[in-house]
Amino acid sequence: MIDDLKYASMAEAFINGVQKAKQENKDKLVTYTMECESQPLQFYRNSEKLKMDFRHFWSDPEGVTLVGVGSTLDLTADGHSRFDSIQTRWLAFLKEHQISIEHAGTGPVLMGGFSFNPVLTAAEEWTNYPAAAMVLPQFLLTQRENKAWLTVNKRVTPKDDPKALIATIEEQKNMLLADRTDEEGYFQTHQDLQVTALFPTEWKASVQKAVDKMKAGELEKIVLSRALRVKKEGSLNIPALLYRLKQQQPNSFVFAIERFGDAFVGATPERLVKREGTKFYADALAGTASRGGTQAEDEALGQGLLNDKKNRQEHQFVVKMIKDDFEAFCDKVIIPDRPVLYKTRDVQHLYTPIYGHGKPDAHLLDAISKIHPTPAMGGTPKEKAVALISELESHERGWYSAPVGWIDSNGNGEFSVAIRSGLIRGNEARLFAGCGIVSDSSPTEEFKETEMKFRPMLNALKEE
Ligand SMILES: C=C(O[C@H]1C=CC=C(C(=O)O)[C@@H]1O)C(=O)O
Ligand SMILES: [Mg+2]
Repeated sequence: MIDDLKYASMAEAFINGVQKAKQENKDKLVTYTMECESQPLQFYRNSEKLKMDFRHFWSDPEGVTLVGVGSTLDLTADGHSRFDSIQTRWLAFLKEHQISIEHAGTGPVLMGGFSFNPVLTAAEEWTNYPAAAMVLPQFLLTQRENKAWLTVNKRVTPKDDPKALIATIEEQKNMLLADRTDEEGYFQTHQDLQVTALFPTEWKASVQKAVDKMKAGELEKIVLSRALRVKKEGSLNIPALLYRLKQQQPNSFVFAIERFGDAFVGATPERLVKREGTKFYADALAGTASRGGTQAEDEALGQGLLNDKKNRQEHQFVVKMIKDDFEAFCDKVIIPDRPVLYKTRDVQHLYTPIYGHGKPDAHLLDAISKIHPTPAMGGTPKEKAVALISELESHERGWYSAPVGWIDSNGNGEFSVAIRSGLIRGNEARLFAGCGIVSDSSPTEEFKETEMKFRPMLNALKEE
């Protein structure tokens, strides 16, 4: 057993870890958490020097930021049991290493996500993103309430020389925590873009097809998404993109999942589910209007949205399904009886917060497997909508509109749905945006709505 709370220093933790590995003649995990000072985005940028295959960034609108660098464990899975498979292996891993932590989101934390569908088509662009991929970073920076911690998670073997190991980790740690605030200009690099819409005419025709099916009573709601191809001279700078997303979208979850050189990045306003002990929280966020140019216009648009029959219906499907799904693992569910507005820089949404008191055995990944995809991403009825999405959309969704987030060794954590997002490979990005179609939808209006939802990524990619 290696318990970070027992060690006065990182060196001591590693010396003991290697000793245990020798005694038991098997690899052991050493996890050591220390308070530190850091700027998360500088940490992310500094990590470039380590040239690791994995980097993860997460920040929520309430001020919790996690940055993961490298991988000590990469749990992947596919198929319908993918959530269960990750959970089972994570619990087994924790049992083997008997970890205890002092602060949520420190120590061993899995970061990553899932694809929209349990099985991906053979779309080349998503090669590095399996149907489930949760990574235990080697270095994790956790920031909350103006405090920051650095966790080192490393496997040690019976053959390791603790002194050499400690020297390398110290060096890497100092490099990651180096203060480079004097180089703020780095994040401001300007990027000129070439933007191409993929299959816009076909998309509107698909919306019409879906509306016809709804009028014929085949289903009640479906979310259809579009893709844009964006190109830039020279490669896209991921830390700079994250910096701008954070500046421009303070009410959103800003995330990046980098795997083997590709980056899946976004700024989503929508939480899927968060767990804090027995408390479970979800968002129903669906129904959209634009922001006004003046305060009066903005308020009028907001009021219009609150009173709009089509948007209220679109929203209600989401509230209803999350409520039903929460009731399966919660013994109490609290939901306000009408939505309020949730505003981001580019749009305003109808928003209903959902709270559930979890049953004693309720797990975060079980909750996700129940509620994903909500009708804000999939539709109603769920299976029918998901099947029709595959039939009507011209692209593979990959991780777009799927759960991304983190889970710690106590089972606490948070996942958002990866909308307002894009997959970046070298100097090209594929951006995604979708909207909820109900029987009253108009293809032209829905198209305009997707244009608004592309803005967060487009602005962050190009603005100075
Ligand atoms: C599917 C997306 O948005 C969802 C979330 C909020 C509002 C939505 C809407 O009004 O249609 C969508 O359901 C997206 O941005 O790609
Ligand atoms: Mg909508």
